[in-house]
Amino acid sequence: KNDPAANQLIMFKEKTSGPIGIMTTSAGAPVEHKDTNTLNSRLIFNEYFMDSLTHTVRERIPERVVHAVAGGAFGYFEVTHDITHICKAKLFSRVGKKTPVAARFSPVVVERGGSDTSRDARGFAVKFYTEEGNFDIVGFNTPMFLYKDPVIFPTFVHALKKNPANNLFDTNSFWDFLTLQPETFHMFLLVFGDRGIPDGYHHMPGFGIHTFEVVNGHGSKYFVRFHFVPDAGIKNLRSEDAKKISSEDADYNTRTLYRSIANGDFPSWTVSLQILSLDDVKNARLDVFDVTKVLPLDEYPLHPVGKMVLNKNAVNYFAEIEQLAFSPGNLVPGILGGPDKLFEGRRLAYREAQHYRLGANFNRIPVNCPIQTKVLEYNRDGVPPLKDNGKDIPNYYPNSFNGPVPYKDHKRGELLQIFEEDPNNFEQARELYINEMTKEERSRLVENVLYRLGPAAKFLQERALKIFYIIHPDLGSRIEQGLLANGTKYDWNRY
Ligand code: HEM
Repeated sequence: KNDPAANQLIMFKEKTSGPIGIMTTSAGAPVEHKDTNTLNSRLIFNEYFMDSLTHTVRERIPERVVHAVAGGAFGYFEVTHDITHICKAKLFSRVGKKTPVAARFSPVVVERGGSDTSRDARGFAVKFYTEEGNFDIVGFNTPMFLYKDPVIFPTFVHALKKNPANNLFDTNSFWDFLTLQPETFHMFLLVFGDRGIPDGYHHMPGFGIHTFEVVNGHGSKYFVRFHFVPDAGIKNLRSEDAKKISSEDADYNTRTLYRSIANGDFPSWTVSLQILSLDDVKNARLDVFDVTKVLPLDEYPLHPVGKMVLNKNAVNYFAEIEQLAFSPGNLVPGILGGPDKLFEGRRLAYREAQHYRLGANFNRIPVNCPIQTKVLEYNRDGVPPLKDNGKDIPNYYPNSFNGPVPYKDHKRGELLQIFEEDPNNFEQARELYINEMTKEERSRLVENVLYRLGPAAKFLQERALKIFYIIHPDLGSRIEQGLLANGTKYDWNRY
């Protein structure tokens, strides 16, 4: 009875005393009672009918091509440790400083309406509304990504989403993709292990994945990876429990996030950095910019920098969560982004996606506006929303009429240019299997892999087995034994 997620409407009624006003059309005209019934009357003369019907059929916008399902909320980031010697972004300028944030958590593959307890990685996207504009970390709940080359993205989306012939998830395209890009196995071991189904977003960690280049006030470069560790601890669902939950409630993770915030139980994360100097980068024994790899914590320990707290639900989901537009290109002075090719590719992809999904003025949608700074851009017009559309300020640059001018920063720093090797990360996949997973987790990993690999074509099973054997002979042989023992037992099943 006291569940705010289930009782939102009842709570609305309780905080109001009777109807909140006279109903109107979208043009503001009061709706007369007779117009709420169209029988025996002319439809075209009924503005209520015309207005609501023609609007309803336009309510859907394109869903995100990936990460379509999500929960999200608002809150703040507070600096707890000084890092001004590393990074001059004003966001970090003093201990105790608070910056408003928006966060959105999302399985990658399922489509809108799908279950948020599917076995999958999760997006972990945070928008910091800083006084120097918005800074976005568009990360995952895994510390690594699947592949290094952004050219793979379209293939990845097609192979993992539904088969266009029958609109069904397809085991064969899934394993074909993975085995043709074997660098994906490192991340997939994590997703097929216990990390694949978080038990509530407040129990889910987040990682910026890319190694971001940052500069301090003197223009010296440093390199950082962002980590968000949930203060409530990491907790995950077992496959069987997730299956049960999802058959009853496809929105379990979204619901528990909403409910805990509405109940005043605010999820929080400790935000830390792995920090590398330019020398560390030069002397590293691995490519520290390789997104398919983790930076070992014993070599590059975590330095705490702050806390993120989510303490406010959206009042309207579509307006505030669906319309959020995150982008790796949203950077602020002092944070230059990742020098790797994947980061470069992403700077294009998100902007493109949001132009398509939300229109040319997506940054003028309130939830995307940099609320702590004044926007003085030369963009004008286009589809609404326009806000004040730059009022009467000159609309071209340079101009001789006091239009806005760029600032100068001689210490801004330039992104490193790096050479990227072909991916090769079986070593880290092996370390993950042997050193980081418990005996029980290894067994669950094998079981989860078998569920997915069992129904795949024989030649794909063989290709996958070869890779599992390279990662570790124990892993290979357990999966091989499982396949032999179970024959066709495993049906296609997203767990
Ligand atoms: C480190 C690798 C990556 C991470 C951590 C990542 C993470 C995410 C997250 C968290 C979202 C959902 C954002 C939201 O909540 O609105 C997202 C969406 C998206 N991602 Fe990625 N992604 C990665 C790689 C890529 C690559 C390589 C591309 C393409 C070149 C790409 C293209 C997209 C697109 C087009 C969207 C939808 C954006 C929108 O409609 O607003 N991503 N990604």
